[in-house]
Amino acid sequence: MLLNETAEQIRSMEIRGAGRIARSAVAALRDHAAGLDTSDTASFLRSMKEAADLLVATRPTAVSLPNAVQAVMRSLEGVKGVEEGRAAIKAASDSFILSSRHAVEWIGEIGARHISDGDVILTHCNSEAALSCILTAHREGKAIEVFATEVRPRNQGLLTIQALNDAGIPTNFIVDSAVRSYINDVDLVITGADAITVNGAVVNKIGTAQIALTAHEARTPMLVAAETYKFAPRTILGERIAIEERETAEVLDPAIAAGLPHVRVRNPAFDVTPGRYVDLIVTEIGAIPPAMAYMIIRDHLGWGIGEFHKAFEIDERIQE
Ligand SMILES: O=C(COP(=O)(O)O)[C@H](O)[C@H](O)COP(=O)(O)O
Repeated sequence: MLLNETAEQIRSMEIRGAGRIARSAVAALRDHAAGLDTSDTASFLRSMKEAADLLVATRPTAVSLPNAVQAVMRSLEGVKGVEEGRAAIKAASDSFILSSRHAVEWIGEIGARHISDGDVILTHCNSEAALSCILTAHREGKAIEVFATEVRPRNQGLLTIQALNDAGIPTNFIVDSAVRSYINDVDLVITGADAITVNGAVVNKIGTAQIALTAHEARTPMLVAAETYKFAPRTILGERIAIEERETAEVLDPAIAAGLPHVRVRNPAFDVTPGRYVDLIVTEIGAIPPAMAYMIIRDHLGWGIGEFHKAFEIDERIQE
């Protein structure tokens, strides 16, 4: 698919959800590299860098996006010609896409072990990783029931109930504000994540933090299903995860808003749940407590403190 087209689809949320965004971005990089009409290595590298920047700028919160783009762009390190560059990008993109799909399956296997026969599960937004746990438990023959929230303002809950319905899972569809009313009927909350910081805080769809607090108060365990590439290495350096504020028209009709000059409509798309309200983060390499986030970043993603300097050097070389 064309680079600008993919970027626009991510921006407009036609392509959405942290995992899908990451896979589409690296596929767009691969196709862009394949189609670049140049034999000059410097201009190839420059154009790839511009493409990477364009994709990363589409949505600011899902760390899967810069992590995936960077993983693929790193394959350009030391390449000597355009054909070598195209091949490196293709190999890295294809491998990322494959491992991302496998990760969702593994998360499903591991997450399903935390779901018991007869459990009632609450989920929020539309997360492939969270759904993978729920659908795997169902496939294993566990009799489960789900509460799925509406997810104002973009109603991603409709996608979730479609998937649950297709699988034949008994599902209750509720407005976001009804979570407190039903939490005592729920055995387990499972959500996805757009980013996980070094201190184990989970950034996910707006409303997740309220649900986590409600679950904590009701002593209902909260699981977060997230691939390791949702962990944010640069939070070690104090970099904060930007919370995307989307157009206010998603929340209130502009014609109504125009008649309310003293009202400021706010539309943050994500919020932050402190690690202490999360019981487990289910990744493809195992379920960990949020306090182990740094180990994932250091030991699995390979971002020890010193690694940042190396990464910045690569960024600079590609920019030249
Ligand atoms: O918050 C969202 C989607 O937000 P949006 O609809 O604004 O992109 C999802 O919970 C995470 O991205 C995880 O999804 P997945 O597990 O599919 O990566």
